Amino acid sequence: MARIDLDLAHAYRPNPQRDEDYALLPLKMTFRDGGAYALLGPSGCGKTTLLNIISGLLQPSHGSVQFDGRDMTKLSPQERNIAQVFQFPVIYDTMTVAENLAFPLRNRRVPEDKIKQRVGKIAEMLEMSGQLNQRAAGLSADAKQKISLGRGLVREDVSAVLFDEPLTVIDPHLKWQLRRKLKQIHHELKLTLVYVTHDQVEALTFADEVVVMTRGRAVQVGSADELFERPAHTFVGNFIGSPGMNFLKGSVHNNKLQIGSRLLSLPIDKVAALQQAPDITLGVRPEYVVPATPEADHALPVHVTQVQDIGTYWLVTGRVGQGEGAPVLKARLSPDHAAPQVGATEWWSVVGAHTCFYKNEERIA
Ligand SMILES: Nc1ncnc2c1ncn2[C@@H]1O[C@H](COP(=O)(O)OP(=O)(O)OP(=O)(O)O)[C@@H](O)[C@H]1O
Repeated sequence: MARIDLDLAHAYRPNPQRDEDYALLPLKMTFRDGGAYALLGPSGCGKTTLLNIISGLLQPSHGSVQFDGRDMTKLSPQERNIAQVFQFPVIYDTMTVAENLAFPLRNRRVPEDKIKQRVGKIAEMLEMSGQLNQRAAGLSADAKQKISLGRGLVREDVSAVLFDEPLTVIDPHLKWQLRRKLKQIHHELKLTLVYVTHDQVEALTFADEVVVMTRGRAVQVGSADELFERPAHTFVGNFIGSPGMNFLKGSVHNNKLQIGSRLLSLPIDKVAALQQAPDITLGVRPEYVVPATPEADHALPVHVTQVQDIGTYWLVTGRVGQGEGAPVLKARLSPDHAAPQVGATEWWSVVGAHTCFYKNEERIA
């Protein structure tokens, strides 16, 4: 296994000038030896480009890729010793499950007794021990993709295993099981794993650290907790969570934040940082919006427009102020409270220990 250091940018077109010309804007990043990482972001943000640069399928137009301090930028995937699992099964239909799993090892001339042992272990982890002697041709799409996963994980000597949306073809009920399985396998095998997905649940379940990407930029690298609690960029606040973070524009005057006509008290420890940037955006997750009274100096009046019963909580949507253009605020309220009524005006606290503040989309406090 290897530590991977990236210091690069990539443009598919020659002579890139503007940010839009880059599929990947300049980034510096380290993947720890034995760490499990996810590259998460919407379609077109640059995940596959970054994965292909790590594997060696693509050379970056600028900068370098290093494995354990060795420059790999110009080396092929074979020379980098990378295993890769793609969206769709890459297996031999005429071979049995065991022969498919053994293939990457036989290619490397691993002794037969070692192959037997390793194939047995991987099959057991993927709960395929009973199917080892079956021909792959007769298996379901799910089982075939499990074999692909197994082939990616079977070699002990790879620098890293890269997964490109590997659960796309998997049945939804099996997906959940396999995500957890991959996490267990990572703990047991201690491989360096990089996993591309646009699904936040998949990324957050699988990875120790998630790289959140948008428009060619890696905007935050962090644990599930860090991405939820302290989104470094408004994109992360919005993309992570269900629903995402609420954002309200405001301006700072002395120790107060003005939103609409209301002046809210700011947390003492954040006042200094916020006074440097008078026009800011407040970010608060629906989980941390709590009912308050009109007297509370951190509460806003909210005109309730929708109340949804989600079972374990009420998801309440409202507008801060009147009219179509008024900012929307969502709250996840405990069912212990009476359900708010559509049309009512409620007071909600939006400033607390979990509130974040942004300037030009970047968190400043
Ligand atoms: N071979 C290519 N030539 C030119 N542009 C490309 C090429 N491959 C990707 N791009 C562009 O680079 C940008 C990033 O694409 P990439 O496939 O890396 O994104 P992604 O996040 O993996 O998206 P998806 O989830 O849809 O695969 C996109 O604007 C895409 O159109």
